[in-house]
Amino acid sequence: MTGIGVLGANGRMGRVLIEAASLDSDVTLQASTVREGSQWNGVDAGELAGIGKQNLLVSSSLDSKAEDIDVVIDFTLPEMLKQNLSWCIENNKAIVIGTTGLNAEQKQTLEYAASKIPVVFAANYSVGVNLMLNLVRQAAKTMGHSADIEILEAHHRFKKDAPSGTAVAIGEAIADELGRDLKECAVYGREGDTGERPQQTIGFATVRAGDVVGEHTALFADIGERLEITHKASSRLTFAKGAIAAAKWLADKPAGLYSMQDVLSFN
Ligand SMILES: NC(=O)C1=CN([C@@H]2O[C@H](COP(=O)(O)OP(=O)(O)OC[C@H]3O[C@@H](n4cnc5c(N)ncnc54)[C@H](OP(=O)(O)O)[C@@H]3O)[C@@H](O)[C@H]2O)C=CC1
Ligand SMILES: O=C(O)C1=N[C@H](C(=O)O)C[C@H](O)C1
Repeated sequence: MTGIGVLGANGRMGRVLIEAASLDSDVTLQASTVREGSQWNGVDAGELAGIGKQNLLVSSSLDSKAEDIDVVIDFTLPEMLKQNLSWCIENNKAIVIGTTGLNAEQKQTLEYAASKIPVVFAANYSVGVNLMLNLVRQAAKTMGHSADIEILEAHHRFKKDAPSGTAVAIGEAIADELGRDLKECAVYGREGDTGERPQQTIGFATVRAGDVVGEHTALFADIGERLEITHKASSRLTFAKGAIAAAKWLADKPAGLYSMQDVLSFN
């Protein structure tokens, strides 16, 4: 049995993580947190998640349940990452991270933490997107040297980072396969007299609208044909179930930085 601590219980992902934990008999939700001073402090986690009483009160810290927690799950905000990793290092706990939009310094902090504790980081915990990361590599190998490559993503109006972590991960996989550096070849927006499209670039287009859960397309367009590889998430539960699977997988691993591709044995 894997003891789980969920950070950010009140978030869109926090709530479905509580639900996903309740659906999996191999894990026990031992703690879930909200900000200090939050109106949800002291509320039953199941009631917060809309799944009925779980007999576990939400709190502002994992401290009192540290002994029972094996793996912490963090889908919160980039600025919370350092503090969350420090807690895991101090308490020798593994961590599954889904937070996207990390800057270079936050990525370094993540890598340092992974030298001390087991860490899974993935921009997307769905099986489909992780399969897509392999499919786009195959497409890039076959078509990518002559085709124009564009990555399109759409998400709900509340999303704070752009392009999505998944879109960046797709871009990185394609660039890696083609021997390009994404930092050099990415184009994140076009306006005005842009001139003709430079062939080596990888373009990104972002839509933010309504309640779209998450959609990603990698487009390989040549003269006369176009390949589109698309993933559409219709429920956040798919990400949450993936994160729970990652937590169970991580529980007995040594310190290191792992991906969802490792969890799914795609590597
Ligand atoms: N890897 C993946 O598969 C996926 C990743 N994500 C990523 O997960 C992250 C969260 O997304 P989402 O759930 O939609 O965002 P939300 O804004 O709904 O949730 C973020 C939560 O973090 C909470 N939080 C912030 N600071 C603290 C703190 N000090 N202590 C405890 N909780 C805190 C917020 O609390 P409060 O409500 O009080 O502000 C909020 O509830 C994003 O980066 C998103 O891109 C999302 C889906 C899938
Ligand atoms: O914020 C979201 O909602 C999502 N974020 C992740 C990302 O940035 O790729 C994953 C998923 O698409 C949902």
